[in-house]
Amino acid sequence: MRSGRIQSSASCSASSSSTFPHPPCLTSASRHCKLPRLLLPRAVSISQRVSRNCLVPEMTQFSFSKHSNTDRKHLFHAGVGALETSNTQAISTGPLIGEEKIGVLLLNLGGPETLDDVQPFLFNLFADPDIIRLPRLFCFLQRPLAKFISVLRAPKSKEGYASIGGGSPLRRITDAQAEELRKSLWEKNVPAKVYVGMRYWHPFTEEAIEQIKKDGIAKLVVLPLYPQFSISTSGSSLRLLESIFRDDEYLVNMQHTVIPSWYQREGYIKSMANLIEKELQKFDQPEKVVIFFSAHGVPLAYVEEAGDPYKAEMEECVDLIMEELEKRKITNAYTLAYQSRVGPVEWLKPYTDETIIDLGRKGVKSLLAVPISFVSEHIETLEEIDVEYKELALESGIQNWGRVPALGCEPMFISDLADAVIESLPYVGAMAVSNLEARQSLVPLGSVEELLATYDSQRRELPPPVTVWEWGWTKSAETWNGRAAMLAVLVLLLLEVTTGKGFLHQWGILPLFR
Ligand SMILES: C=CC1=C(C)c2cc3[nH]c(cc4nc(cc5[nH]c(cc1n2)c(C)c5CCC(=O)O)C(CCC(=O)O)=C4C)c(C)c3C=C
Ligand SMILES: [Fe+2]
Repeated sequence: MRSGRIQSSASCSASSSSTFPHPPCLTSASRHCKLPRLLLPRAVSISQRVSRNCLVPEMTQFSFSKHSNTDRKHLFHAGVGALETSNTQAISTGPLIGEEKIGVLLLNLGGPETLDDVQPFLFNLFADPDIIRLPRLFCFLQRPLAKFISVLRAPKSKEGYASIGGGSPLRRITDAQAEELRKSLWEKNVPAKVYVGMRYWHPFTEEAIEQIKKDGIAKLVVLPLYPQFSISTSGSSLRLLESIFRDDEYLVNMQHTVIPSWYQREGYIKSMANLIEKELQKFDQPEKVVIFFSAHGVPLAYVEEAGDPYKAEMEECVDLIMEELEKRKITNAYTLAYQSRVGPVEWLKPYTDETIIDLGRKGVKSLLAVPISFVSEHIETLEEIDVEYKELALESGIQNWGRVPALGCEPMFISDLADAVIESLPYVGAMAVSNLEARQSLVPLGSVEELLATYDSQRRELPPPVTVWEWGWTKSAETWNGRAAMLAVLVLLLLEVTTGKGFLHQWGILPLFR
C-alpha cells in the first residue's frame, strides 16, 4: 500500500506497487498473469490459420524498408485523403512494412446518438454474451432477454442521455481521436489509415471491417480505446473480431496484431498526470485535495471467476500515475473506487458512491474526481460524476469538488498512441510474442485469438450483471431476489418461446425474428 492511499472502509483491495516502466508479472497483479502460456508455440492464432509463414520466431521482424518520405507516402495508396506530410524526420527504426497498406482499427463501445437510438443500443449491449452470460442451455434466450431488459431500462437511460444533450458524444470524440491519430502517424512517417469500429452502435465494427477490405489493407493494428483490458470491453470487441475474421477469406489473409491494453505507457501516464496537476491548481489548497480515481466497475465474478485482469491493471495504472505525480512533488492522498454498477450481483469494490460518503464522514473537504477507465467524455462522466456524485459529495460534507476531464485529443496522449502503433508494427502477424519490450502490460501484444485464449479461455458462465428487477432490503436478499427473478423470467421466456403464447407476445415484444 502506498503511503498516500486512502483506504475506504468499504475497500478490500490491496494495491500493487511498481516502478515505471516495469516488466510484466512482477507486481501484485501477477496472480492474473498467464503470460507463460503465450511462450508456448500454440496453434491458436487466426493469423496462423491465415498464413503459415507468420509463425515468426521471437524477435524476428519483417524486413522494413528505409524509404524516403516521398517513397513512404505512396506506400499507402488508398483513401487517406489529401493530407501531405512535409519535412517529417525519418525514424530510425523505420517501421514501414514493405509495400503493404497499413491500417489501424480503433475499437470502442459506441453510444446512442439520439434518444430513439437508446433502446436499440441497449439491446445490442445486453445481447452481447460478454455482458450477459447465460448458461449454455439458455443461450437461445439471449436476444429475447436483451429485448426485454433494454425495453425496461430504456426510459431511465433516456433520461440520462437527455440530460447530456440528447445523445452520447462518443462517436464525435472517437472520430476526432482517429483523425488526430492518423495525422500523428503521418507526421511520424507512417502513412496508415485509421478506422473506428464500435461494439454497440454506429459505426459498427462490421462497417469498419468492410471499409478495411475495400481499402485493401494488408496489415492491421487493432487498438481498443480502453487503457485497461476487460473481458467486458476490449475482450468483447476482440471476440466479435475473431468471429468476423474466422468467416472471411480476405481477412484470413490479412495479418494483424492487437494492443490489448496500454495503461502503462509513459505518454498516457504523463498525460493523465498533467491533467490532474492542472486541475489541482484550481483548488485554494491543492495539497489538501484527495485525488479520487473512479473507474467503471465490472461484476466481481469477471475478475474472480473468469480471470479478468481489469482490476489488477486498474490498480497498477493508478499507482503509476501517483508515482509520476510524486516525481513532480505532488504527494496528495488518493483512492480508487468503482462506479456505474448495474443490477444486483456484486461488482468490484469499493463502490464510488459508498466511498464518497465514507470520505465525507472522515472529514475530507476537497475531492478531485479522476475518471480512469475511459479516454472520452461520456454519459458516466457528464452525468454520473458531474451531477450525481458531485451532489452526493456536497451532501456528504465535501465542500470543494473538481473533476479531471477525459483525455480526448490531448496531443501528448495521441502522439503516444501513435508510438504504440508504430512499436507494434514489427509484431503484425507474429505469434507468441515473447520479447520483454513488447510485453509491458499484463495482457501482452498478440493476435485476437491468442489473446482470447489467454484470457477467458474457458468462457465460463458468469452470473448476469443485470437483472430485470430488484427488490428486498439487504444486499444478500437483493442478490437472491434478483436470481429468483432471473430464473422466473427465464422460465417465462422459455414457455413463451416454446408455446408462442404469453405476455411478451401480447405486448408485441416477441417474436423477434419475424
Ligand atoms: C472500461 C469501461 C467500461 C466497462 C468495464 C463496462 C462494463 C459494463 N457496462 C455495463 C452496462 C452498461 N454500460 C453502459 C454504458 C457505458 N459503458 C461504458 C464503459 C464500460 N462498460 C461507457 C463508456 C458507457 C457510456 C457510453 C455512452 O453512451 O456515453 C450502459 C448504458 C448506459 C446506461 O444505461 O447506464 C449500460 C447498461 C455492464 C453490464 C458492464 C460489465 C459487465
Ligand atoms: Fe458500461
